[in-house]
Amino acid sequence: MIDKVFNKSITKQFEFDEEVASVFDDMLNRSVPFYKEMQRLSIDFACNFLSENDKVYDLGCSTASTLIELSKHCSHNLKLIGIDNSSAMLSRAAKKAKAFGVEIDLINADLHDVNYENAKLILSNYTLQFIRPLQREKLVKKIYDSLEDKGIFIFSEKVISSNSTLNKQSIDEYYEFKKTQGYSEFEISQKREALENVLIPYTEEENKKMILDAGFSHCETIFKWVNFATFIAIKK
Ligand SMILES: C[S@@+](CC[C@H](N)C(=O)[O-])C[C@H]1O[C@@H](n2cnc3c(N)ncnc32)[C@H](O)[C@@H]1O
Ligand SMILES: O=C(O)C(=O)C[C@]1(C(=O)O)C=C[C@@H](O)C=C1
Repeated sequence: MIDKVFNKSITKQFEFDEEVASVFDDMLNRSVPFYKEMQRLSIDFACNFLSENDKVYDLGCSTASTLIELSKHCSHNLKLIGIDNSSAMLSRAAKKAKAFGVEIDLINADLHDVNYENAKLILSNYTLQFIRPLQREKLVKKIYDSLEDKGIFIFSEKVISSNSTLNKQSIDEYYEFKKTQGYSEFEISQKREALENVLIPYTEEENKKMILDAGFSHCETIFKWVNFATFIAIKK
């Protein structure tokens, strides 16, 4: 289904509710520049580090697209766990996983309330940005503590620039991108308003600092388009 969620005046803040979930795959493909390429790269990097029966968590798995793609591309048998607190997203995730014949343990819970035991890989694309800053640092520490030695954390985030001129230009470039994807100026402005104080982006540097402060030995940007970045963090 085509995303028309913000074609009308907003009445509330952005939520991952039934309406958003019903068009989410289209929303993501048209709202995140190079989403498919970012997903392909995350999976390629992840597969290099994985072995038979490794445990993989996707935090904020939404409709489970990434875990389904990972299982298709990785030659090993993996234990896949998807966590999300939106029932609307998880019911779609369950249907998709069944249709693709992929076994995924889907957990409906807040990310703070789950123990990510013996994880080899934790993925989290475009989800940390929705966690309040103080909670975000705590969650990243928990991710670090849950990973096995040499475990990896791959995550993507919308980012801002600490240079105000470049930041403004990045936002303008992004809105131009959205127009090329068929979103009107009205839809763009309504969604921007709905996301205010809900999606809280960090700079690329702040993201890396948060990762290193949590204990990771290395953090690298593996993909970036203007204000969207994908990182890989390694636990030694
Ligand atoms: C932008 S979407 C993630 C997209 C997904 N990773 C993908 O690439 O297809 C963010 C997801 O995080 C979930 N989420 C946000 N905050 C959460 C929390 N505190 N606990 C659990 N899930 C959360 C939302 O319900 C939503 O499905
Ligand atoms: O549309 C925007 O402004 C976005 O920031 C895109 C974005 C994201 O980065 O998570 C925002 C909300 C939806 O979850 C899908 C994509």
